Amino acid sequence: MTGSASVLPLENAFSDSLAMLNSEKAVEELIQQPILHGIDDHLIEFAEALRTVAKALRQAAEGKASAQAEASEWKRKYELERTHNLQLENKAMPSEKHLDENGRVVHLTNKPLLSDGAVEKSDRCCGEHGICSHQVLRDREHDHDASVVPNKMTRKASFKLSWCCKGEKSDQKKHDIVSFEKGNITTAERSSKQISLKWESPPQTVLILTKPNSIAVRILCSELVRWLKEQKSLNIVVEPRVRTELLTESSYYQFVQTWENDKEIMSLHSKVDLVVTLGGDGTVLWAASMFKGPVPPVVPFSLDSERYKEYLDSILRGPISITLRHRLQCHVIRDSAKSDLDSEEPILVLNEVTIDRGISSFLTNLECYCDNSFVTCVQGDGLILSTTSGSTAYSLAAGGSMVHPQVPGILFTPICPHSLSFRPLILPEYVTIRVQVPFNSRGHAWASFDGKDRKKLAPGDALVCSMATWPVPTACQADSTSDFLRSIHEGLHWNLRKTQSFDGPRET
Ligand SMILES: NC(=O)c1ccc[n+]([C@@H]2O[C@H](COP(=O)([O-])OP(=O)(O)OC[C@H]3O[C@@H](n4cnc5c(N)ncnc54)[C@H](O)[C@@H]3O)[C@@H](O)[C@H]2O)c1
Ligand SMILES: Nc1ncnc2c1ncn2[C@@H]1O[C@H](COP(=O)(O)OP(=O)(O)OP(=O)(O)O)[C@@H](O)[C@H]1O
Repeated sequence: MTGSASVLPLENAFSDSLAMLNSEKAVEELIQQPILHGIDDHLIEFAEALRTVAKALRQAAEGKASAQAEASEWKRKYELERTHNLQLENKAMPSEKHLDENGRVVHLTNKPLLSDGAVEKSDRCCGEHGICSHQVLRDREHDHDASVVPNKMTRKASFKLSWCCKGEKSDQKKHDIVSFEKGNITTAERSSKQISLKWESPPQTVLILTKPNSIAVRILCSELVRWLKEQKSLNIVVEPRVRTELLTESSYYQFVQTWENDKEIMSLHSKVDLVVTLGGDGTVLWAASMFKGPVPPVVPFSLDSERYKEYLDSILRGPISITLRHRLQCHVIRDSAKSDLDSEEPILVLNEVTIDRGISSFLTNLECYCDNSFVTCVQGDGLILSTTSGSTAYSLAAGGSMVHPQVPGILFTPICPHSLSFRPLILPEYVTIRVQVPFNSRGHAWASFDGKDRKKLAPGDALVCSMATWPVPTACQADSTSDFLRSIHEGLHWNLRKTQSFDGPRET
């Protein structure tokens, strides 16, 4: 166990210092020898050095001896105090037995200790939360003889666990995460697991979002719309641009719905059961950006999906394994704002928010705070605050770790920092990060959101970022983990290396 320093017998320390004294004396005598006088300057110098060393060793030994004497005095006082306490305890409970029939720990609450038989209740613990505990721990050396009054008894400090976030107490989810049993903290449930979605009623409306300016996507889109309508009798919603494209192709697509204004986009989440994206990662980012609140399950289709009918069929039947991709909520707070509540419309990002030097030729000067604690000042090209889902995008290029998307956290990755020791960080998901452009900054900074919507941050402005309430649920092809590994193997060629040849030197 840490903290239990071993104490040497005092005699040892004294004999150590005695030996040191003797060696110092021996050096002294050596220098005084007439034969050595004036013979060799180097020898004298060497002897002087030896004397210094011997002196230092003696002082160390003396220090050690006095520390040990002090420690042993404290130990004696502690033993005295402990014996005294045990005597008092034994007097208070002359024949109380605190072992159960198996000789295990007995909870105070199981043992009526008050004279009227009421259960003892500490004023520090209400006993109503299910995560409070008081315990009496017993040494097992007395197990064989239950009649012996225990002489080693420690009262385990009681405590209570509760959730605190940004200084506020919230008991909302404590039962999900922490269980408290016999004073030991255990994890009851981990926050993220593989999630399975099972339809309780069949999906009826599908929103299809497509990458623009791609003939292959256009062809796939019209095929898919026809199949979903004819084979699955689904309502189809597309972007206005896509509806125009479909109608240019044929008036058959009249049944396809779209929206006319932003207000209708805002209510899409309540009408759409499933979002299908035709394109790459950018199209998924685009889909996510359309939902400022809850997001329906997203099925990302890359164009090489040949068996899309089979796959979509299984999605529509369910159950689907989904990955909850966390998003970050970003607020720009201008210097003129009266408080942090006085911010511009929040912006949700699925990959990252980047604060960089933009067109400025100066280093960024960004003061970063995490829950009001100063983190660091970013002097370089900028900073990326990324989700774990976005960890394989820009943050990766800037040297950040690749993190499984189900891991809740915020990546703090500098871009070309002008410092030799600025390593990327991963912060817990519950923190709020503030990036402040100080008044003495030479230039402006620029914030961009999933690579889009650049906003200028002037000296005095800040960007405040925390985990958003609404994640983006994406359908897995297999499950979260195998999809993640497949994407880093196939998409990024992670750790691809020629296999070492069989022949060559071997260990003997
Ligand atoms: N140096 C860089 O690597 C760099 C620079 C700028 C932007 N980006 C990334 O581009 C994203 C915007 O994407 P876009 O498609 O609109 O722009 P884009 O068309 O320029 O594509 C950027 C590339 O990033 C890839 N990408 C995007 N999100 C990814 C993710 N989560 N995991 C792995 N790869 C991902 C895309 O597949 C694409 O190859 C930004 O969010 C940012 O992460 C990267
Ligand atoms: N529906 C859309 N409307 C407007 N822009 C879109 C839409 N879908 C995608 N984009 C934009 O098109 C660009 C390219 O999209 P995407 O990443 O899907 O294609 P890609 O680059 O060919 O694929 P990959 O990511 O596999 O390389 C992105 O910048 C994205 O924001």
